[in-house]
Amino acid sequence: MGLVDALVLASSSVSFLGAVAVLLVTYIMSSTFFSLQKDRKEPPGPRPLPLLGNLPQLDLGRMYFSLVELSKKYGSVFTVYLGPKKVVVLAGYKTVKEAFVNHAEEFGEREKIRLLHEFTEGNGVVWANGDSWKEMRRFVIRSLKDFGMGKKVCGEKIIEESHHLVGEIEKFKGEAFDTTQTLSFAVANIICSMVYGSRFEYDDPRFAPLVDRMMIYHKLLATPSAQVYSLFPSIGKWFPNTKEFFKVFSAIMTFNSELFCHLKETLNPQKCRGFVDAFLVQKQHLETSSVSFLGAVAVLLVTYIMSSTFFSLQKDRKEPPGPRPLPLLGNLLQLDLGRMYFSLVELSKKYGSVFTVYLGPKKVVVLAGYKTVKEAFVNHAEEFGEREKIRLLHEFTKGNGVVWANGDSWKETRRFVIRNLKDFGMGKKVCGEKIIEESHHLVEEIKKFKGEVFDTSRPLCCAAANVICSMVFGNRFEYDDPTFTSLIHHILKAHELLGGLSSQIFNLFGIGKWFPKNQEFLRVTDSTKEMVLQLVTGLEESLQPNMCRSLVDALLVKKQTLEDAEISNSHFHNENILMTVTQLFSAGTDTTATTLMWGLLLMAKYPQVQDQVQDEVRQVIGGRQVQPEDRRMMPVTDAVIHEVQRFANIVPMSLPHRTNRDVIFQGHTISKGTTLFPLLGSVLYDESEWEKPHSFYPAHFLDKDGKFVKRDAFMPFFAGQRQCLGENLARMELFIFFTTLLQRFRFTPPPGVSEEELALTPVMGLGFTPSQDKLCAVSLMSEE
Ligand code: HEM
Repeated sequence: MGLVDALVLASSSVSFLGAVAVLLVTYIMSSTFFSLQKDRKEPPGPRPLPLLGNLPQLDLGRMYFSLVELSKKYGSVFTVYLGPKKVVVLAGYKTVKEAFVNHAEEFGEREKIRLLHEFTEGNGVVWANGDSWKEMRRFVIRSLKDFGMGKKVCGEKIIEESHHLVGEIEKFKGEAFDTTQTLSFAVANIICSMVYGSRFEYDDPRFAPLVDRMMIYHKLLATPSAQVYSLFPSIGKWFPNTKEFFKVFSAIMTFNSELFCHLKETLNPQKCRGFVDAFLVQKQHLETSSVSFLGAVAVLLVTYIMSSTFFSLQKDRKEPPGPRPLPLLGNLLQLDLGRMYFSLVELSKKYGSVFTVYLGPKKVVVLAGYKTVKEAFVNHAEEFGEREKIRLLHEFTKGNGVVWANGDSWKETRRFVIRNLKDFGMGKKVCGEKIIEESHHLVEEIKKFKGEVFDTSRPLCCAAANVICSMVFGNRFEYDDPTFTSLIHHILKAHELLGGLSSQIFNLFGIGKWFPKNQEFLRVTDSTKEMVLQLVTGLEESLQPNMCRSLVDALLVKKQTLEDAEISNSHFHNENILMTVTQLFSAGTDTTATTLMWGLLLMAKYPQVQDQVQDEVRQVIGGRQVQPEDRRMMPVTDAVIHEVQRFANIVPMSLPHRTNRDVIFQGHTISKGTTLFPLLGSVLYDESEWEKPHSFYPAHFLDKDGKFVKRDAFMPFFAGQRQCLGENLARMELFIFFTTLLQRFRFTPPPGVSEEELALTPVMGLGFTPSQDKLCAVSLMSEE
């Protein structure tokens, strides 16, 4: 039995209460509890027990009635202690009016309910305070009025809904029926018409679960579990009701965010359909005026940097050369933050392959070109192998997982993931079978477009994500599964926000965590983690330690084994497992899908190369299923895939590293803790390594006899101790997906666009994605 199960079972037992009592003693000893006698003038109330306050005198499940009883004895203003929490209760018309009307200001703040705060983080109206609450409340009231609240148009909506309600009740033909659900449908629909601008049919498959969840949510919030969580979150979080609450709340949020996204995509600022539209328009309006806000930020930066470590920059005379930094902003004015990679490539032409730049107060050593990058990250793997801490990401990862972790936790988790992904088939036949199965779904999905123009990114992301899901969770998802699409949407959004200006300001200067985009990043990553938690919890419930279905099972069994052996300080705790799984999903989806997007785009752009691949596919494979081992007989296809990866250069700056000690490198001193940017793109485009670095030239990987040749400077998966751990999986995916797609379809530009007009300019975010993501796929197979 797991620790979680044990805790849940014990929650009703005497021994558990004993344990709680001990915990309470410790907690309360250090809490403000003993100050309770300090204020002699506080309202009267029952005498609290030294440990539990008045909890034993109250019936948590019938709190209202317990308090009414107490008010009979202690009057209309009295004090009770819920454990260590002091609460003043106000009863009766006169008292309630005097307090909340006459003292509106002092009594008007909202109490923070911990369980809810985990989700709301002070946003919204009901649980917010301060300026945020004030502005939102004012805006909501005004907008709802604009959409008819209290007016004729609103009355019309209610009348319309009353007809639907009558129709619904008539269906029961006088038989017994659940009044709560039917009435809730009608009431919820009024809110939906005001908020979203449309109502739902009562049998809409999205609507009934939403209304049900809202009811469950309110019910759960009133349970003793929720109250225990507010008082003692580390105990309360294990209760089934609390877990259910988290599940229900995040399902409601997911539903809302999907609807929100849809409304955002179809927004017409001139014609607001409901409150959400009005909100989006207001948000857009505020964002456009953010330029002046950035001006204010610049002033703040100046103040900050004046007092920062910046002036130590001339200390080390032997540090790598670089452009002279300005006293306040470092080299920021010489760099184009939106095109950082290209700015740094330009600087490397002047300052060589190892140089220093200052991003505001942050010193960064840039490493460029194949020889330098290899020497640093392969020959000095240990000293250059640590991962740089990115402030915004750290808020989310807290050093857990693989990608952004360091030290023993990273080492053990990375080793475990690699070994187990191999056990579950990474780079082997069984993995090939999973990818082949997924390639069939991908083909079916693309066939649906019947040769018309389509956005390549969606189906490719789904296919790549599903391969990771089969390895990590042990199952794939349908491409229209709401959890799956929402997970992918969240990952892509998080990557987009992380590459943005707000994130860079926070990462470099440590200010602006509250910028709307950074807050959005934290919300998106939190709900991603919540979705992954639900998937992991599902697997934990059906876990059979002798029959591991996936990497998650293996991680859970490992955690259990270490717990059973009472090994403390294990790195295999819940947070680390969640983060590892989330990162594998995130690192494996976008990268593979983006590479395939580039592959298809390049085929449409260079039809003669597509001809060569398709000739080879016909000769070697014909109409049968593509197999991983076909690659050996297909040098042209192999060379084309390699050249796609080189030319596409999807992670041009790899991920940032930092030195873990002082290093003398190529005659320069690089001190411990210095941030390192490996310019991976400058390796893939190194003019001394490639014959035609700036062209798409598959012959880079073919010898004069047309055989495939490996090239040293081909390192899109990086090198050294941080080399991509999904490389084998990704390489197999790229081969099977790419070859299958070219066997089944001819890829062409959208109608009206010529091959020459197909743009190869990348969109720059965290990596390079094609700006042209619309293509046509014309089926080649006769039966289609
Ligand atoms: C075409 C596909 C892919 C490309 C081009 C790619 C590229 C990279 C690169 C450049 C790095 C950074 C190395 C560094 O500077 O530290 C990396 C790290 C990583 N990749 Fe991939 N990757 C791909 C697919 C995948 C897949 C499918 C997975 C999942 C199984 C994955 C998981 C990871 C992880 C966990 C790391 C962090 C390793 C560490 O810090 O120890 N990648 N990848």
